[in-house]
Amino acid sequence: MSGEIILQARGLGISFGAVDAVKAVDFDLRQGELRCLIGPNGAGKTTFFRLLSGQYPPTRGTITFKGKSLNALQPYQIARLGIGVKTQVPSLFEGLSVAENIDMAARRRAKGRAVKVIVNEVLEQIGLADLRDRACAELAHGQRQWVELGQILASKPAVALLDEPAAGMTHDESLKTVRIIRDITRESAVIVVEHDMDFIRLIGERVTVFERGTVIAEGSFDEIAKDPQVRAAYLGRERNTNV
Ligand SMILES: Nc1ncnc2c1ncn2[C@@H]1O[C@H](COP(=O)(O)OP(=O)(O)OP(=O)(O)O)[C@@H](O)[C@H]1O
Repeated sequence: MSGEIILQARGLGISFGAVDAVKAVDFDLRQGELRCLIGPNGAGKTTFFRLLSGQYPPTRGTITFKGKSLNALQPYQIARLGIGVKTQVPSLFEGLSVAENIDMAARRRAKGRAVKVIVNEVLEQIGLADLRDRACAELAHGQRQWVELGQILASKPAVALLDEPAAGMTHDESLKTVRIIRDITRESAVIVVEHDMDFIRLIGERVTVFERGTVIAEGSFDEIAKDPQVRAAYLGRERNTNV
């Protein structure tokens, strides 16, 4: 695989009382990479995501970004270093327009006229140019997700962490979301946490599979879909999931 390692975890884990939610995970993300993290309910995906973004301090192990330790940093410090996060919790300013929300993100890396250029470009990329003056509170669910992805496009973090970016979307909306994520990948290495296998199939990139707080498999979608351990993990815990 090409590209330098930009984000790395070694022996990374966290326990909540007696629950080892993430045990001791080794993980590498390379420059330019788009990686999907999957696993059945309770596998530890969201907890791992929160360790990477600084929302939880690790109980054990290390996380480094461009060789610098993130272990003791707060989420805002990690964001400033260049790790952008889209969580499942909405983070838009509801009373502000679509363009204003993108504008605020663009100002993290540009000033003056350049901000306007970025905002216009991102509105085209997320397909919401016609709704630029609409308050975010008035948008449909999928459109709101795209504005949040637009904020990532506008701020161009070195790494973008996306937690279930297509949750609650129709198939067509998910397709559009995949296109937007591909645009993000032009500038940022990306991690997508997801438990919807159909969405992972649409993305079609390298996949890391979590189960009970550990990584049980890593590879292309086809490789992991054939892996007996992965199939057992899904079939044993989510009978309706088609792997
Ligand atoms: N704050 C917490 N306190 C105690 N236990 C927790 C906490 N957060 C997560 N856990 C436990 O850690 C394990 C992993 O949970 P996590 O939410 O990371 O899984 P997940 O793979 O993201 O699942 P899902 O797909 O359902 O979101 C579960 O057993 C969960 O109950």
